[in-house]
Amino acid sequence: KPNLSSTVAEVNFASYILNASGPRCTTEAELHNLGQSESAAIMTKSCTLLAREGNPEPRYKALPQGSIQSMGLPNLGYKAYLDMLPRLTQYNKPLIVSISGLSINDNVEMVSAFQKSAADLLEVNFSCPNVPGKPQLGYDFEQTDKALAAITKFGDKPLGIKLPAYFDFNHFETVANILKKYPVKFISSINSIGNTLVIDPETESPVIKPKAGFGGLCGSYIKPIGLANVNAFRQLLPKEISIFGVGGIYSGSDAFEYLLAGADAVQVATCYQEQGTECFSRISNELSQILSRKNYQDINDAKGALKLL
Ligand SMILES: O=C1NC(=O)NC(C(=O)O)N1
Repeated sequence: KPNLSSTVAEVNFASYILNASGPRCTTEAELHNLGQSESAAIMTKSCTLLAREGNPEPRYKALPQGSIQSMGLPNLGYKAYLDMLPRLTQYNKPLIVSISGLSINDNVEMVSAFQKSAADLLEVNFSCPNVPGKPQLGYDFEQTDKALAAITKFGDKPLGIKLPAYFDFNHFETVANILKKYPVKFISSINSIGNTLVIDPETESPVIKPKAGFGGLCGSYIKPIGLANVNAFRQLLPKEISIFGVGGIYSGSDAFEYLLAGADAVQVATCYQEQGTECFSRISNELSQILSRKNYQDINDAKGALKLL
C-alpha cells in the first residue's frame, strides 16, 4: 500500500485527507466524531470572540454539483474550543483550530489565547464571505499585510491562513509576496467562492435567505479554481510554506489532482457535509488505489508532478 502520510507545517499527518473547517465541526460531539473517523486531523469550525447564531435560514442549499451557503460563522465562541481541546488529544491526530475574528484585534486576542493550547496548528480565516457588511480580508491586500503583521507576533504556535480564491496572476504574486514577509507555516486554498447567486426559476427567488441570496459556492463547481490556486501558490511560495488544498474533493481522483497540483494534504468540506465521516476512509482508499495503479509508492513521488503539455 502506498504511503499517504504527509508533513504539513512540520506536523505529521497519518493520511492525506482531513476535514475542512465549516461542515460538522462546530460542537464537541462533532469533533469527537471526527477524532473517531479516518480524517487525518480534527479541524474546528472557524471561531469568533463570542458565540454566534449565524445567519437566518435558509442559509445552506445542496446543489447538483455542490452547494451554496451563507452560514455567517455560527460557532460556540473561541473559549469553548480552548476548553474542549484537551479532551480531543486522545485521538492522537493533529488538532487544528480555525480562527475567524471580525477584526484584526479579535484575531490577535484569539491567536494569543491559543498559544499555550493543545492546538497543533492555527488556521486563521482571511476569507469568510458571509458576514453581512464584512469584506473578505484576503481581497484587501493592505489589510491582509496589517493582519499578518499583528497575528504573527506571537511566534511559537504554527499558523497558517485560509485564503479566498484569486483569479489573476497579479493577485497570486501580490499575496505570495505578502505571505513571504511573515512566519506563515501554511496556506489553505481555497475557501468557497464568495458572493455567488443561485436562483430558483420556479419560486423566482434566491435559494438562500442571507444577503439577498449572495453566498459561498462550494463543491465540484469550484475544483478547477482550487486546483489553479494551489498550483499557482505552489510555484510562488517557498517549499517551507505548506499548502492544504480545498475545493470540490469528493473522490480519490479529486485528491490526486490536488496532489499533482502540489498540495501537501487536502481538506474535505461539502462532501463531508453531504456524506458524513465515511468520506474520509473512502477517499483515502480511492487515492491509495490510484497511486498503486500508477506505481507511485508514496504521495511525495506524485506531489507537484503535473506534466505540462
Ligand atoms: O469562511 C467561511 N466560508 C464559508 O463559505 N462559509 C462560512 C460561514 O459562512 O460561516 N465561513
